[in-house]
Amino acid sequence: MSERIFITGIGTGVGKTLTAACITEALEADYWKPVQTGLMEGTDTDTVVSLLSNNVSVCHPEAWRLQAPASPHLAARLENTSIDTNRILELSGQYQPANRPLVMEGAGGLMVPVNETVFTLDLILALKARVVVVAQNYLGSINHALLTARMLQHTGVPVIGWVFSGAEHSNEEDIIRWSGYPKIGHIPLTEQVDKAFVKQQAQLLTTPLHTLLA
Ligand SMILES: Nc1ncnc2c1ncn2[C@@H]1O[C@H](COP(=O)(O)OP(=O)(O)OP(=O)(O)O)[C@@H](O)[C@H]1O
Ligand SMILES: C[C@H](N)[C@H](N)CCCCCC(=O)O
Ligand SMILES: [Mg+2]
Repeated sequence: MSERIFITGIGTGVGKTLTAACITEALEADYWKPVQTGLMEGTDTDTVVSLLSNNVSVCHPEAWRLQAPASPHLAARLENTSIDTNRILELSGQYQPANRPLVMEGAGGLMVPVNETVFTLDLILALKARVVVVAQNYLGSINHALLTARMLQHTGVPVIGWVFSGAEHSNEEDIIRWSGYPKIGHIPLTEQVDKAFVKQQAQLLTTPLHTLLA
């Protein structure tokens, strides 16, 4: 089976979607956000579609699109439904390209509940995916990043490395050192989140990604 890459983060709003777009572009991968919550401000899938330039990547439809900008388990409850992770596993097989990666993006961070019994971490294990962790640089990110790293290490999830986002910060070196995970890259703050920016960042990520995915 070709590569499965799951983009998680140290929280929500840390830059997973922008990172997913850059990695999808770099690898000419397919993109899939299995569960989208919060539809008012547009979806992550729409964002990624708008940021890609290559004509190979396919952005697959979400398995669940839920109205409330909330944790998936709560957004589903509010719509009297529940997220079936077996359906997500089944669809992942259908969406997996034969010889290109599938880039998947979670909602929020590692311990976000997908339903009443399954957390995002459990889903990653079931998907047999390797993980890219997006860590935005802010005061407090060391704790959030190392909590995430410790859970990944404790559960044996294979980690490709960190993508840092936001302003440059000395936290990056400390997080790399204490987690033992390599740095894939840093996506700098930009005034213009557009195709040109994603193409530029994708070029910078290509070599480290190919090295770490080898
Ligand atoms: N490097 C950056 N420069 C400028 N804006 C950024 C950057 N990275 C992310 N953003 C903006 O910050 C906001 C949150 O980022 P993003 O949507 O990627 O977060 P997320 O981790 O995917 O959140 P979610 O958990 O909802 O999927 C978005 O409006 C995005 O455009
Ligand atoms: C609505 C937003 N776009 C996110 N996808 C949802 C993040 C859920 C976070 C849950 C939590 O950690 O409290
Ligand atoms: Mg996102």
